[in-house]
Amino acid sequence: MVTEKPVKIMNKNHDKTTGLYKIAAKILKKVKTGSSFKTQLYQAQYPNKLLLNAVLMNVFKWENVIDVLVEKSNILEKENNMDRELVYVLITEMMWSKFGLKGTAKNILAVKKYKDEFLQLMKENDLEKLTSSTHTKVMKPRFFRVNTLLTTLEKILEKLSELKFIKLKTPKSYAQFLELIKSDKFKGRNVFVQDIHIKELLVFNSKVKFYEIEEYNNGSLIVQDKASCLAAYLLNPKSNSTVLDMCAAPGMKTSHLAAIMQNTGKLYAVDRSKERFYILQNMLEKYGVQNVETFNMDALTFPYYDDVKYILLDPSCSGSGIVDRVRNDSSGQNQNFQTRLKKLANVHAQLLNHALKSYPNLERLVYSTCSANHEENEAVVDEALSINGKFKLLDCTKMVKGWTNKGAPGYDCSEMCLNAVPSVDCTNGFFISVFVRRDLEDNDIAEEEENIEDSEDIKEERVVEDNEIVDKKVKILKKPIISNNDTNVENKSQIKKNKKRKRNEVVKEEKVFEHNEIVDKKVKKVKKSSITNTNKNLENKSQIIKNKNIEGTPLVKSKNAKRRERRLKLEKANESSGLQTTKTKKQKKVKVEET
Ligand SMILES: C[S@@+](CC[C@H](N)C(=O)[O-])C[C@H]1O[C@@H](n2cnc3c(N)ncnc32)[C@H](O)[C@@H]1O
Repeated sequence: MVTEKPVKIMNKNHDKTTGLYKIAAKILKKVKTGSSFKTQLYQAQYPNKLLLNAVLMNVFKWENVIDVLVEKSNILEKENNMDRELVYVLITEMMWSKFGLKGTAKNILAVKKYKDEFLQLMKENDLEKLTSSTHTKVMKPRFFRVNTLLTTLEKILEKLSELKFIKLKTPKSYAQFLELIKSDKFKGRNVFVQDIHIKELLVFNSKVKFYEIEEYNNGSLIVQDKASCLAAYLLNPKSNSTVLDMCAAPGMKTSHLAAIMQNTGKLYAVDRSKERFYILQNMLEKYGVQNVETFNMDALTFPYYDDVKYILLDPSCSGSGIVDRVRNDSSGQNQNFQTRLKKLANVHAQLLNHALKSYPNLERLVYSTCSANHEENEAVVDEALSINGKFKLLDCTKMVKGWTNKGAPGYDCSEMCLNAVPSVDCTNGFFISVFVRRDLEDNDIAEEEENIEDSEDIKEERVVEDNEIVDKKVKILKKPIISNNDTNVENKSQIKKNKKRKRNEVVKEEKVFEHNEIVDKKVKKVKKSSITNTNKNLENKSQIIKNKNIEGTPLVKSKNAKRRERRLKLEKANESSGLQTTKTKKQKKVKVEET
């Protein structure tokens, strides 16, 4: 009895470990043939995603070295054509993992025989220099967002002080801020600084982890890269508004939006992936999001249009901006990657055009990706602008004071977009553009831009005064960003709003009536069928929308001249087709008004 027990445990562990290696190898194979790493990781039938991620990251790091080891040792042929990807995982674990290569399976024992030979080859050929250094060179701190739906910044600051963390002064300018987080001062594990742009974001050394503290485990502190936070920050929805997050899972930005809206208004969170949708639901519950309705469906078929004022579009992308993801296939040389990039860009264009065309009351949209590829970013934005004349871009970098990295040159939108560059901004690579409706009175938009900028000025003052005054200042900061409480601004825009409201009152009442009658029925159906989408009416409607969009979403070629030529053509085409559609809509509105 006594001797049987450990054997059982060993077998269990052994199965678990080889399972991990096999699954990692499977993912590796799929990624090599063009699949998205993130999707594969989420979908993998392995519960410990962190461990799986760590194993794979290590393989990516050492891949170039393993190429040489495999070739020179001829291990694949010698070991009866063992699976290449599995060998890569096993070699990585044996040579460079903290825990070593575990297990007694045949494949594992076979690889273990080569350890000395590999060490020798490494030494003789100085192979270490071949390791993928992209992510090791980039200094990326760890950002924790204070989840203001569950706690307050003050409480977290208190907790950090109890834990003996030292809060450094937030410098006055972004350049100085970057200098600080790249400096030796920031290497200590017990220091942190409040972000210069997003007040509820705290910046720590990359080694800081809060796995044991309650605030991390109960969702009060969320690990979220600054670049990712900038998307919701720039969308900046007002309290009590209606917001649609078209590609919401796992819900990082949705929960940030809810926090900005202080759980007021309505937040629609849509995601078409079943697996990620469950994660989204759990996450939003954990993070205390209460103003959300979630929909497991394709955003192109989402049926509620009338009240949506803000849209966040953060679609699945190549992920080439993510610092820890070092893939050769994202270097742009790989044929599969190029094909995938084209497909992704097409889908992005389709979603973006759908959003800009289909929501009659849409005022502001943020389009973001964690990609560093222009095809998925600037090209998509240029194209969308050229065929959606009602919208223009806001200058993102103006709203994030001191930010220098704009869109890649050579595109019409370049100057207005924001790029986060890992080596400069100490974040993941990220792209953001902000669309606003042209027919919103210009002053309204300027006021909104000012609001974000104003908050920076206040923040600078606060920084000078430092810690004790943080509480008061934080409240002052919160107001203009979230609820436009500055009375002058409010009075001005209130007058405009009232005027506008009067103009629209009749239309809106009718619309609401129509909405209640028709949409309420839809609500039930969508809820029932949110996973399977069986409602035929909805399907037909969305199919029509889809078809419309597929037709209307060509992709941009990089040459400006070609783009302009095409845009002219499109404008002409729109004059005869697109404009008619708008007119029809306007005519419809007039009719409603008349009745
Ligand atoms: C980059 S992730 C979104 C990350 C999310 N915004 C966050 O901050 O946590 C992209 C998501 O878009 C979803 N997606 C892609 N195409 C979609 C579509 N047509 N409709 C709805 N969701 C879609 C994917 O399932 C994936 O979960």
